Amino acid sequence: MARNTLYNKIWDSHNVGVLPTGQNQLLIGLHLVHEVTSPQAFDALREEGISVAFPDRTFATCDHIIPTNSTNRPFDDSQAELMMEALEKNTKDFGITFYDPPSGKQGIVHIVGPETGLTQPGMTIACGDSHTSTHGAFGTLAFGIGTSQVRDVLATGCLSMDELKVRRIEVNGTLPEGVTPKDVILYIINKLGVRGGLGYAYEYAGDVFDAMSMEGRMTVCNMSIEGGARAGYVNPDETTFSYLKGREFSPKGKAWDKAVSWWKSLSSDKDAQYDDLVIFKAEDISPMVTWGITPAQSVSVNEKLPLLTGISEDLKKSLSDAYAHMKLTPGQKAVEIPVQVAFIGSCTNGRMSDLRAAAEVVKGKRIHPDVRGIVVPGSIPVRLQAMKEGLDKIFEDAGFEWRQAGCSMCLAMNPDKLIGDEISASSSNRNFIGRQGSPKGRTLLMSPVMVAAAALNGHVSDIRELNK
Ligand SMILES: CC(C)[C@H](C(=O)O)[C@@H](O)C(=O)O
Ligand code: SF4
Repeated sequence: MARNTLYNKIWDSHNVGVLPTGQNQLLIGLHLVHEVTSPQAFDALREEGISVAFPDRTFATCDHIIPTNSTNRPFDDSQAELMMEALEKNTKDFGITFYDPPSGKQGIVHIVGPETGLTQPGMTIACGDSHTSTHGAFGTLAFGIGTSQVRDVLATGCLSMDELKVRRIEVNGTLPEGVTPKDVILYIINKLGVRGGLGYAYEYAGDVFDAMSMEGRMTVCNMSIEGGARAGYVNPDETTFSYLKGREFSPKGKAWDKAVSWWKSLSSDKDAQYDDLVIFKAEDISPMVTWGITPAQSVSVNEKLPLLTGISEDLKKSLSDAYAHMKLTPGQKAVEIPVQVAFIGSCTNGRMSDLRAAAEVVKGKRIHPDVRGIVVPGSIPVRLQAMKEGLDKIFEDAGFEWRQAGCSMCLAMNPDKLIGDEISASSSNRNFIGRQGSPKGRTLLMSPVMVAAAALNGHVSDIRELNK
C-alpha cells in the first residue's frame, strides 16, 4: 500500500468517515458544476427540500452545449437553450456562483478552475465530468463523478470513494524537439493501455514533469482518465506557486506565505512508498498520433500503422475493429492519412500555450483548401488574451475560423460536428466512434502543433519535418 505520497496526505486529511460499505467519505473542497450532469442532481435536492451544503465552495459554468459561433440568447438550438436556462435557475435558486458568458469568466470547467485560482494544491475537487483529473496538475485529488454523486456532493459536501493504489510514472531526461506534453500522455497511454490505470491514481514525476509548465501538466493530468486512472497528479512546486500567485482566488499577503509552506509539505516524501513504479525515457518519445478508436491506438508520426500479424487473437480483433471504422490499412504510413477537419481546442489543449504554439506553426501560411479548420479557445479569458496577442488574426489569415469558448467539436454537443466520414486532426482527448458528432466520423488525436501541421498539408504531418 502506498504511504507518504501526496495522495495519502490529501486522502487522510479529507477522510471524514468510513461507511458500512467500506467506502470512505471524503470531504470535498471544491465542487465544479456544468450544465450536462447537474440538472437531475438539482432536481433531486429540490424534491427532498435540501439545500446545497457548501454553496460558496460550488461554482458552475456552461461549456458543453454552448454554441461557439454566437452566444446570443436565446440559442438557436432550443435544447441547448433549455439546458442553459436550467443552470441559470439552479444556480440562482441554490445560491451558487455561475460563470456565464456575460460574467467574462465562462469556459470549459477544467480551464476555468485553474485560471481563476479556485484550483489549489492540497484540495479535493469533484466535478460531474470525467476530465476533472486535469486539476491534479496542481497537486490536488480531483475526481470525475456521475450525476448521482453530483447530487450527493451538492447535498453533503462529501463523496464516497474506495481507496486507490498509487502508481508513480517517471519520465526522465529531456523531451526531443517537437514533442509536447500531449505526446507524453499519448505515449504513456499507448504503453500502459486504456485500462492500465484502473484502481490507481497516477503520480507523474521525474525530469520531464519537473520542467513542464502548468499548462503542460494540465494536458497530461487531463488524460489520466483515458489511461483508466481515477485521478492523476503532479507534486506542487515553484512552477505551481508562480502560476497561482495573484489569481483571483489565490490567497493574498500573509495567507499566501502560509499557504505556500503548507502546499510544500504536501508533496510525496522522498521515502514515499508506491504500489507501482513505471519509468520512461523522454528520448524515446516522438510526436504521437492516434489512428484508431481508443486513445491507446497510436503511433509515432513517422511510423507505419501496426500490422495484424504475430499478435494475440484478442488484440487482432480490437485492431481490426478500429481499422474497419477508420477505413485505414495496416502497414500504411501515418503521414499518408488525409485530414479534412482541424480542431484546436478542448480542456486538453485549449489554453494559451496551445494556441500560441499552433499559431506559430500557421503564421503567414494558408491551410490546405480541403481542410475546414476551427480554433476554439477554452475560456473567455483565454480568448481575450489570444486576441490581445493577435492570434485570432493569425489563425483567420491562415484560413481557420476563430470561435467563442466551449467544448465544441471535442464531443459535438453543440453545432460543431464532423460530417459523414470526415477525418479530423483534433487536439482533444477522445477518439471513440461517433465522438465528434457523426457516427462515421473519424478522429485522430494529436498535439495542437501537429493539428496545425496537418491542417497546412491536408494530411498527417511530422511537425519536425515542417520546421526544417
Ligand atoms: C458530458 C460529460 C458528462 C462528459 C464527461 O464526463 O467526460 C464529457 O465532458 C466528455 O468529455 O465526454
Ligand atoms: S472539452 Fe471535451 S473532454 Fe473536456 S469537458 Fe468538454 S467535452 Fe469533456
